[in-house]
Amino acid sequence: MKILLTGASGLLGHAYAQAAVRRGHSVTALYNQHPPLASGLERSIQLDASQPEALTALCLEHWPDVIVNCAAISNPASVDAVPRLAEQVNVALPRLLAQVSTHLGARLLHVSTDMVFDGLAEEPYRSTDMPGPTNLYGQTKLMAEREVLEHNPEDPVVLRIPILMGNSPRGQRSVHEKLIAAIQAGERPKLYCDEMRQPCSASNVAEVLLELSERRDLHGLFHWAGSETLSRFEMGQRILKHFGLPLDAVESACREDESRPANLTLNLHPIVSKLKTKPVDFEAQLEELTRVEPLNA
Ligand SMILES: NC(=O)C1=CN([C@@H]2O[C@H](COP(=O)(O)OP(=O)(O)OC[C@H]3O[C@@H](n4cnc5c(N)ncnc54)[C@H](OP(=O)(O)O)[C@@H]3O)[C@@H](O)[C@H]2O)C=CC1
Ligand SMILES: Cc1cn([C@H]2C[C@H](O)[C@@H](COP(=O)(O)OP(=O)(O)O[C@H]3O[C@@H](C)C(=O)[C@@H](O)[C@H]3O)O2)c(=O)[nH]c1=O
Repeated sequence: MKILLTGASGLLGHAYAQAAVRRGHSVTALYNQHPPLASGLERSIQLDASQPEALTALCLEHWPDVIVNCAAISNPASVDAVPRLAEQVNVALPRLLAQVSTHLGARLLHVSTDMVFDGLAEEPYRSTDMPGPTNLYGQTKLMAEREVLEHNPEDPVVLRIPILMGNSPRGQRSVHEKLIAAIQAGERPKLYCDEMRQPCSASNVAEVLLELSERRDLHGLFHWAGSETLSRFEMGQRILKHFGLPLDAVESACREDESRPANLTLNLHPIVSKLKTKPVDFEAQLEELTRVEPLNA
Protein backbone atom coordinates (compact mmCIF):
# COMPACT_ATOMS: atom_id res chain seq x y z
CA MET A 1 0.00 0.00 0.00
CA LYS A 2 0.97 3.65 -0.51
CA ILE A 3 1.03 5.21 2.95
CA LEU A 4 1.28 8.94 3.67
CA LEU A 5 2.57 9.38 7.25
CA THR A 6 2.55 12.68 9.14
CA GLY A 7 4.72 13.13 12.25
CA ALA A 8 7.24 10.62 10.91
CA SER A 9 10.06 12.23 12.93
CA GLY A 10 8.24 11.70 16.23
CA LEU A 11 8.32 8.89 18.76
CA LEU A 12 5.27 7.08 17.35
CA GLY A 13 5.65 8.15 13.72
CA HIS A 14 9.19 6.76 13.63
CA ALA A 15 8.03 3.43 15.06
CA TYR A 16 5.14 3.22 12.58
CA ALA A 17 7.41 4.10 9.63
CA GLN A 18 9.81 1.30 10.60
CA ALA A 19 6.98 -1.22 10.99
CA ALA A 20 5.29 -0.27 7.71
CA VAL A 21 8.56 -0.41 5.73
CA ARG A 22 9.34 -3.80 7.30
CA ARG A 23 5.91 -4.99 6.07
CA GLY A 24 6.83 -3.89 2.53
CA HIS A 25 4.61 -0.83 2.27
CA SER A 26 5.63 2.35 0.43
CA VAL A 27 5.88 5.11 3.08
CA THR A 28 6.01 8.81 2.24
CA ALA A 29 7.13 10.49 5.46
CA LEU A 30 6.17 14.07 6.34
CA TYR A 31 8.03 16.09 8.95
CA ASN A 32 8.51 19.70 9.96
CA GLN A 33 11.80 20.45 11.76
CA HIS A 34 13.55 17.07 12.03
CA PRO A 35 14.17 14.80 8.99
CA PRO A 36 12.87 11.28 9.70
CA LEU A 37 15.46 8.66 10.63
CA ALA A 38 13.63 5.50 9.60
CA SER A 39 15.32 3.63 6.74
CA GLY A 40 13.62 2.43 3.56
CA LEU A 41 11.25 5.38 3.23
CA GLU A 42 9.89 6.08 -0.27
CA ARG A 43 10.23 9.84 0.26
CA SER A 44 10.74 12.30 3.13
CA ILE A 45 9.04 15.67 2.66
CA GLN A 46 9.31 18.74 4.90
CA LEU A 47 5.85 20.21 5.30
CA ASP A 48 4.59 22.52 8.01
CA ALA A 49 1.09 21.41 8.98
CA SER A 50 0.19 25.01 9.74
CA GLN A 51 0.39 25.65 5.95
CA PRO A 52 -2.55 23.52 4.67
CA GLU A 53 -2.39 24.38 0.95
CA ALA A 54 0.86 22.48 0.36
CA LEU A 55 -0.50 19.42 2.16
CA THR A 56 -3.64 19.28 0.02
CA ALA A 57 -1.59 19.56 -3.17
CA LEU A 58 0.74 16.80 -1.98
CA CYS A 59 -2.14 14.44 -1.14
CA LEU A 60 -3.75 14.99 -4.56
CA GLU A 61 -0.43 14.44 -6.31
CA HIS A 62 0.53 11.39 -4.22
CA TRP A 63 -2.97 9.85 -3.95
CA PRO A 64 -2.17 7.52 -1.01
CA ASP A 65 -4.16 4.41 -0.08
CA VAL A 66 -3.72 5.17 3.62
CA ILE A 67 -3.03 8.35 5.59
CA VAL A 68 -1.69 7.94 9.16
CA ASN A 69 -1.63 11.08 11.30
CA CYS A 70 1.05 10.99 14.02
CA ALA A 71 1.75 14.73 13.93
CA ALA A 72 0.84 16.81 16.98
CA ILE A 73 1.95 19.28 19.57
CA SER A 74 2.03 16.24 21.75
CA ASN A 75 2.04 17.17 25.38
CA PRO A 76 0.10 19.47 27.71
CA ALA A 77 2.91 21.87 28.56
CA SER A 78 3.80 22.44 24.89
CA VAL A 79 0.16 23.05 23.95
CA ASP A 80 -0.19 25.62 26.75
CA ALA A 81 2.94 27.33 25.42
CA VAL A 82 1.78 27.58 21.79
CA PRO A 83 -2.06 27.35 21.79
CA ARG A 84 -2.54 28.84 18.31
CA LEU A 85 -0.05 26.47 16.69
CA ALA A 86 -1.54 23.61 18.69
CA GLU A 87 -4.97 24.38 17.22
CA GLN A 88 -3.47 24.32 13.71
CA VAL A 89 -1.56 21.07 14.19
CA ASN A 90 -3.83 19.22 16.61
CA VAL A 91 -7.23 20.24 15.17
CA ALA A 92 -7.04 21.86 11.72
CA LEU A 93 -4.63 19.25 10.35
CA PRO A 94 -6.82 16.24 11.28
CA ARG A 95 -9.85 18.08 9.84
CA LEU A 96 -8.01 18.65 6.55
CA LEU A 97 -6.75 15.06 6.42
CA ALA A 98 -10.30 13.81 7.01
CA GLN A 99 -11.65 15.97 4.18
CA VAL A 100 -8.86 15.02 1.76
CA SER A 101 -8.96 11.30 2.61
CA THR A 102 -12.71 11.25 1.95
CA HIS A 103 -12.10 12.90 -1.42
CA LEU A 104 -9.33 10.39 -2.25
CA GLY A 105 -11.17 7.34 -0.90
CA ALA A 106 -8.09 6.80 1.30
CA ARG A 107 -8.16 5.14 4.72
CA LEU A 108 -7.45 7.66 7.52
CA LEU A 109 -5.96 6.62 10.86
CA HIS A 110 -5.71 9.39 13.46
CA VAL A 111 -3.96 9.10 16.83
CA SER A 112 -5.61 10.50 19.92
CA THR A 113 -4.90 10.30 23.64
CA ASP A 114 -6.18 8.98 26.98
CA MET A 115 -6.08 12.60 28.12
CA VAL A 116 -9.49 13.27 26.54
CA PHE A 117 -10.81 11.85 29.85
CA ASP A 118 -10.90 13.57 33.26
CA GLY A 119 -9.22 10.71 35.12
CA LEU A 120 -11.95 10.51 37.78
CA ALA A 121 -13.69 7.30 36.68
CA GLU A 122 -13.71 4.29 38.99
CA GLU A 123 -13.69 1.85 36.05
CA PRO A 124 -11.43 1.68 32.97
CA TYR A 125 -12.69 4.12 30.33
CA ARG A 126 -14.66 2.60 27.45
CA SER A 127 -14.52 4.25 24.01
CA THR A 128 -18.22 5.12 24.49
CA ASP A 129 -17.66 6.93 27.81
CA MET A 130 -18.17 10.69 27.93
CA PRO A 131 -14.81 12.49 27.58
CA GLY A 132 -13.97 15.44 29.82
CA PRO A 133 -10.50 16.81 29.15
CA THR A 134 -8.86 18.69 32.03
CA ASN A 135 -6.29 20.57 29.95
CA LEU A 136 -5.99 22.33 26.61
CA TYR A 137 -4.00 19.45 25.13
CA GLY A 138 -6.86 17.04 25.85
CA GLN A 139 -9.38 19.57 24.49
CA THR A 140 -7.53 19.89 21.18
CA LYS A 141 -7.28 16.12 20.85
CA LEU A 142 -10.99 15.66 21.58
CA MET A 143 -11.90 18.33 19.00
CA ALA A 144 -9.70 16.50 16.49
CA GLU A 145 -11.55 13.23 17.09
CA ARG A 146 -14.85 14.93 16.34
CA GLU A 147 -13.45 16.57 13.19
CA VAL A 148 -12.15 13.24 11.89
CA LEU A 149 -15.39 11.35 12.56
CA GLU A 150 -17.45 14.17 11.03
CA HIS A 151 -15.38 14.78 7.88
CA ASN A 152 -14.46 11.18 7.17
CA PRO A 153 -17.67 9.29 7.99
CA GLU A 154 -16.75 6.32 5.77
CA ASP A 155 -14.24 4.18 7.64
CA PRO A 156 -11.86 6.25 9.79
CA VAL A 157 -9.84 4.94 12.70
CA VAL A 158 -9.37 7.12 15.78
CA LEU A 159 -7.04 5.38 18.20
CA ARG A 160 -6.73 6.70 21.76
CA ILE A 161 -3.42 5.70 23.33
CA PRO A 162 -1.71 6.24 26.71
CA ILE A 163 1.70 7.64 27.56
CA LEU A 164 4.27 5.94 25.34
CA MET A 165 7.49 4.19 26.23
CA GLY A 166 10.26 3.53 23.75
CA ASN A 167 13.48 4.79 22.22
CA SER A 168 12.73 8.08 20.45
CA PRO A 169 14.57 9.02 17.21
CA ARG A 170 16.59 11.79 18.83
CA GLY A 171 16.80 10.25 22.31
CA GLN A 172 15.06 13.14 24.10
CA ARG A 173 11.31 12.50 23.88
CA SER A 174 10.20 9.52 25.83
CA VAL A 175 9.67 8.87 29.52
CA HIS A 176 12.98 7.12 30.34
CA GLU A 177 15.00 9.49 28.15
CA LYS A 178 13.57 12.58 29.87
CA LEU A 179 13.93 10.98 33.32
CA ILE A 180 17.56 9.92 32.87
CA ALA A 181 18.48 13.26 31.30
CA ALA A 182 17.00 15.10 34.31
CA ILE A 183 18.95 12.90 36.73
CA GLN A 184 22.16 13.31 34.71
CA ALA A 185 21.57 17.08 34.89
CA GLY A 186 21.65 16.80 38.67
CA GLU A 187 17.91 16.99 39.28
CA ARG A 188 15.97 14.70 41.63
CA PRO A 189 12.62 14.45 39.72
CA LYS A 190 9.39 14.33 41.71
CA LEU A 191 7.22 11.56 40.26
CA TYR A 192 3.50 11.43 40.98
CA CYS A 193 2.32 8.48 43.08
CA ASP A 194 -1.32 9.52 42.50
CA GLU A 195 -1.17 9.65 38.68
CA MET A 196 -2.12 6.23 37.29
CA ARG A 197 -1.28 5.40 33.67
CA GLN A 198 -1.35 2.31 31.45
CA PRO A 199 1.87 2.87 29.49
CA CYS A 200 2.46 1.17 26.18
CA SER A 201 5.44 0.91 23.85
CA ALA A 202 5.48 3.00 20.67
CA SER A 203 6.42 -0.16 18.78
CA ASN A 204 3.32 -2.01 20.03
CA VAL A 205 1.03 0.91 19.09
CA ALA A 206 2.76 1.01 15.70
CA GLU A 207 1.91 -2.67 15.16
CA VAL A 208 -1.74 -1.96 16.05
CA LEU A 209 -1.84 1.00 13.65
CA LEU A 210 -0.28 -1.15 10.93
CA GLU A 211 -2.77 -3.96 11.46
CA LEU A 212 -5.63 -1.44 11.38
CA SER A 213 -4.12 0.15 8.22
CA GLU A 214 -4.50 -3.26 6.54
CA ARG A 215 -7.89 -4.20 8.08
CA ARG A 216 -10.33 -1.85 6.35
CA ASP A 217 -13.20 -3.81 7.97
CA LEU A 218 -12.19 -2.43 11.40
CA HIS A 219 -13.02 1.25 11.77
CA GLY A 220 -14.28 3.63 14.45
CA LEU A 221 -13.05 4.98 17.78
CA PHE A 222 -10.79 2.53 19.64
CA HIS A 223 -8.67 2.36 22.80
CA TRP A 224 -5.25 0.76 22.99
CA ALA A 225 -2.79 0.60 25.92
CA GLY A 226 -0.36 -1.65 27.77
CA SER A 227 -1.56 -4.51 29.96
CA GLU A 228 -0.60 -2.89 33.28
CA THR A 229 -1.69 0.23 35.14
CA LEU A 230 0.93 1.81 37.40
CA SER A 231 1.66 5.20 38.90
CA ARG A 232 4.19 7.55 37.33
CA PHE A 233 6.33 6.99 40.46
CA GLU A 234 6.19 3.20 39.97
CA MET A 235 7.08 3.70 36.29
CA GLY A 236 10.09 5.76 37.36
CA GLN A 237 11.22 3.21 39.94
CA ARG A 238 10.96 0.36 37.39
CA ILE A 239 12.94 2.40 34.83
CA LEU A 240 15.69 3.16 37.37
CA LYS A 241 15.88 -0.51 38.39
CA HIS A 242 16.06 -1.54 34.72
CA PHE A 243 19.07 0.71 34.15
CA GLY A 244 20.72 -0.10 37.51
CA LEU A 245 20.31 3.47 38.74
CA PRO A 246 19.72 4.26 42.44
CA LEU A 247 16.01 4.18 43.30
CA ASP A 248 16.39 7.30 45.44
CA ALA A 249 17.34 9.30 42.33
CA VAL A 250 13.64 10.28 42.22
CA GLU A 251 11.19 11.16 44.94
CA SER A 252 7.50 10.43 45.28
CA ALA A 253 5.11 13.37 45.09
CA CYS A 254 1.41 14.12 44.77
CA ARG A 255 -0.08 15.95 41.82
CA GLU A 256 -0.26 19.68 42.45
CA ASP A 257 -3.21 20.52 40.20
CA GLU A 258 -6.30 18.92 38.72
CA SER A 259 -5.17 19.59 35.15
CA ARG A 260 -3.26 16.33 35.43
CA PRO A 261 -5.90 13.55 35.30
CA ALA A 262 -5.56 11.01 38.14
CA ASN A 263 -6.36 7.65 36.54
CA LEU A 264 -6.56 7.14 32.77
CA THR A 265 -6.86 3.37 32.63
CA LEU A 266 -8.53 2.35 29.36
CA ASN A 267 -10.88 -0.53 28.53
CA LEU A 268 -9.42 -2.04 25.33
CA HIS A 269 -12.59 -3.76 24.16
CA PRO A 270 -13.78 -4.36 21.51
CA ILE A 271 -10.60 -3.97 19.46
CA VAL A 272 -8.37 -6.12 21.69
CA SER A 273 -10.31 -9.27 20.76
CA LYS A 274 -10.27 -8.50 17.03
CA LEU A 275 -6.55 -7.87 16.48
CA LYS A 276 -3.65 -10.31 16.22
CA THR A 277 -1.45 -7.73 18.02
CA LYS A 278 -1.65 -8.12 21.80
CA PRO A 279 -1.04 -5.60 24.65
CA VAL A 280 2.43 -5.73 26.20
CA ASP A 281 3.28 -5.61 29.91
CA PHE A 282 5.63 -3.04 31.42
CA GLU A 283 8.52 -5.49 31.71
CA ALA A 284 8.41 -6.11 27.95
CA GLN A 285 8.36 -2.33 27.41
CA LEU A 286 11.45 -1.93 29.62
CA GLU A 287 13.26 -4.70 27.75
CA GLU A 288 13.00 -2.62 24.54
CA LEU A 289 14.70 0.38 26.12
CA THR A 290 18.34 0.99 25.45
CA ARG A 291 20.37 3.88 26.65
CA VAL A 292 21.88 4.40 23.20
CA GLU A 293 23.19 7.66 21.88
CA PRO A 294 20.50 9.45 19.83
CA LEU A 295 20.30 7.88 16.37
CA ASN A 296 21.57 11.03 14.70
CA ALA A 297 24.25 11.78 17.29
N1 LIG B 1 4.04 10.20 23.34
C1 LIG B 1 3.03 9.95 24.14
O1 LIG B 1 3.20 9.59 25.32
C2 LIG B 1 1.62 10.08 23.66
C3 LIG B 1 1.35 10.56 22.35
N2 LIG B 1 0.04 10.64 21.96
C4 LIG B 1 -0.29 11.09 20.59
O2 LIG B 1 0.44 10.29 19.66
C5 LIG B 1 0.77 11.07 18.51
C6 LIG B 1 2.28 11.02 18.31
O3 LIG B 1 2.86 11.56 19.47
P1 LIG B 1 4.47 11.53 19.66
O4 LIG B 1 5.06 10.58 18.70
O5 LIG B 1 4.75 11.42 21.10
O6 LIG B 1 4.84 13.02 19.18
P2 LIG B 1 6.29 13.68 19.07
O7 LIG B 1 6.22 14.94 19.87
O8 LIG B 1 7.34 12.69 19.33
O9 LIG B 1 6.33 14.06 17.52
C7 LIG B 1 5.42 15.02 17.04
C8 LIG B 1 5.47 14.96 15.53
O10 LIG B 1 4.60 15.97 15.03
C9 LIG B 1 5.35 16.74 14.10
N3 LIG B 1 4.90 18.13 14.09
C10 LIG B 1 4.87 19.00 15.12
N4 LIG B 1 4.49 20.21 14.68
C11 LIG B 1 4.33 20.12 13.34
C12 LIG B 1 3.98 21.02 12.29
N5 LIG B 1 3.74 22.30 12.53
N6 LIG B 1 3.90 20.53 11.02
C13 LIG B 1 4.15 19.24 10.75
N7 LIG B 1 4.50 18.33 11.68
C14 LIG B 1 4.58 18.78 12.96
C15 LIG B 1 6.79 16.68 14.56
O11 LIG B 1 7.64 16.99 13.45
P3 LIG B 1 9.10 17.67 13.67
O12 LIG B 1 9.66 17.10 14.95
O13 LIG B 1 9.85 17.24 12.43
O14 LIG B 1 8.88 19.13 13.75
C16 LIG B 1 6.88 15.22 14.99
O15 LIG B 1 7.14 14.40 13.89
C17 LIG B 1 0.21 12.45 18.78
O16 LIG B 1 -1.07 12.56 18.19
C18 LIG B 1 0.09 12.51 20.30
O17 LIG B 1 -0.93 13.42 20.71
C19 LIG B 1 -1.01 10.31 22.77
C20 LIG B 1 -0.77 9.87 24.04
C21 LIG B 1 0.55 9.73 24.57
C1 LIG C 1 4.77 12.57 35.29
C2 LIG C 1 5.32 13.73 36.00
C3 LIG C 1 5.51 14.89 35.36
N1 LIG C 1 6.04 15.94 36.03
C4 LIG C 1 6.22 17.18 35.32
C5 LIG C 1 7.39 17.06 34.33
C6 LIG C 1 6.94 17.89 33.20
O1 LIG C 1 7.34 19.25 33.39
C7 LIG C 1 5.44 17.87 33.25
C8 LIG C 1 4.85 17.04 32.14
O2 LIG C 1 5.14 15.68 32.36
P1 LIG C 1 5.44 14.80 31.05
O3 LIG C 1 6.53 15.40 30.27
O4 LIG C 1 5.58 13.40 31.51
O5 LIG C 1 4.22 14.95 30.11
P2 LIG C 1 2.70 14.63 30.44
O6 LIG C 1 2.09 15.93 30.82
O7 LIG C 1 2.61 13.52 31.44
O8 LIG C 1 2.14 14.16 29.04
C9 LIG C 1 2.32 12.82 28.68
O9 LIG C 1 1.06 12.32 28.44
C10 LIG C 1 0.64 12.15 27.08
C11 LIG C 1 -0.70 12.80 26.86
C12 LIG C 1 1.53 12.61 26.06
O10 LIG C 1 1.11 13.05 25.00
C13 LIG C 1 2.93 12.46 26.26
O11 LIG C 1 3.58 13.30 25.32
C14 LIG C 1 3.40 12.76 27.67
O12 LIG C 1 4.03 14.02 27.63
O13 LIG C 1 5.05 17.42 34.55
C15 LIG C 1 6.42 15.86 37.37
O14 LIG C 1 6.91 16.84 37.94
N2 LIG C 1 6.25 14.68 38.02
C16 LIG C 1 5.70 13.60 37.40
O15 LIG C 1 5.52 12.55 37.99
